[in-house]
Amino acid sequence: MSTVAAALRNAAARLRAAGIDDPAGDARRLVAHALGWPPARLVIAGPDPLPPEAAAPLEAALAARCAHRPVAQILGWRAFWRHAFEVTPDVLDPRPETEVLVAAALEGTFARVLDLGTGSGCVLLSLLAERPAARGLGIDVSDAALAVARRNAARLGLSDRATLRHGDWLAGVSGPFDLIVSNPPYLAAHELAGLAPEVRDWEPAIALSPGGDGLDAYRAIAAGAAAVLAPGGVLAVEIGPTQAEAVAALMRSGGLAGTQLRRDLDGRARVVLAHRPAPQGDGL
Ligand SMILES: C[S@@+](CC[C@H](N)C(=O)[O-])C[C@H]1O[C@@H](n2cnc3c(N)ncnc32)[C@H](O)[C@@H]1O
Repeated sequence: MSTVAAALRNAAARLRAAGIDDPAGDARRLVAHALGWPPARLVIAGPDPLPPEAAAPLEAALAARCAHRPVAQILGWRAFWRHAFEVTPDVLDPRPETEVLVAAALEGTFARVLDLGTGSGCVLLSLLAERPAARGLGIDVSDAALAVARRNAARLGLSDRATLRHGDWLAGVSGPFDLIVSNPPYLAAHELAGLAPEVRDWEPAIALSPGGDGLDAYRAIAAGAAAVLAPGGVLAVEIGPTQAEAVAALMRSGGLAGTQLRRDLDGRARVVLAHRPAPQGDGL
């Protein structure tokens, strides 16, 4: 009979042979998932026999991972900011870089927040959880993604403060909002071919790229943000590392001021912020 340690070794070997990037780490996560255990328990339980009821779920999980399905989709969830979010093939797997957007948004105060392209709802719901008096609207063009976001809102006890609605960026949205956040699709069309199979074959294409030069979502958002922001309200968007200048220029063209940049832990440009200027006084 196989032990837990042997199952881990075999799983890592299979994942390595399939060309998976972190075979040992993924083996730990998938064996723990099949057992319904926290990964830390695997170390102590190494010499124990693998419970027979874990064999079928482990085989299914390994087959999926060998086909490059992302670990979060196999587990069904991803840790982001302070919470676990349901992840399915209908939503972008929340990325650690996007926590820079959450941190930037939390630098200011807000009571009404709008999240454009909410996906799993990870950004909007993390912000609402941090600000118990705030209310939010999450927009997405994907009904399937909105269904996941609604389940995440319900599980986090945030359904009463989070409205999740189908829409195309700012079309039909009326403010005022103190804060707009967005992590829109931003890959240029030519970048898609170079993506890892985990992303290219398993994540929703509509979450990855708006086509063309990758800037179309920023064009739509920057052009309409000032009209739905309260005076002094902030727009904060996640960007690809080479897009800071172009996105800041779009924000200025849209009537926003004071563009600022935030970087991720690797030092790459990751978030651009700007605000709607307060109206000028009448000079009296
Ligand atoms: C990069 S994902 C971000 C998801 C989530 N906010 C996150 O950070 O993990 C972009 C999201 O924008 C949505 N989207 C794409 N085009 C859209 C549009 N025209 N209007 C609204 N949402 C759109 C996609 O469905 C996807 O959920």
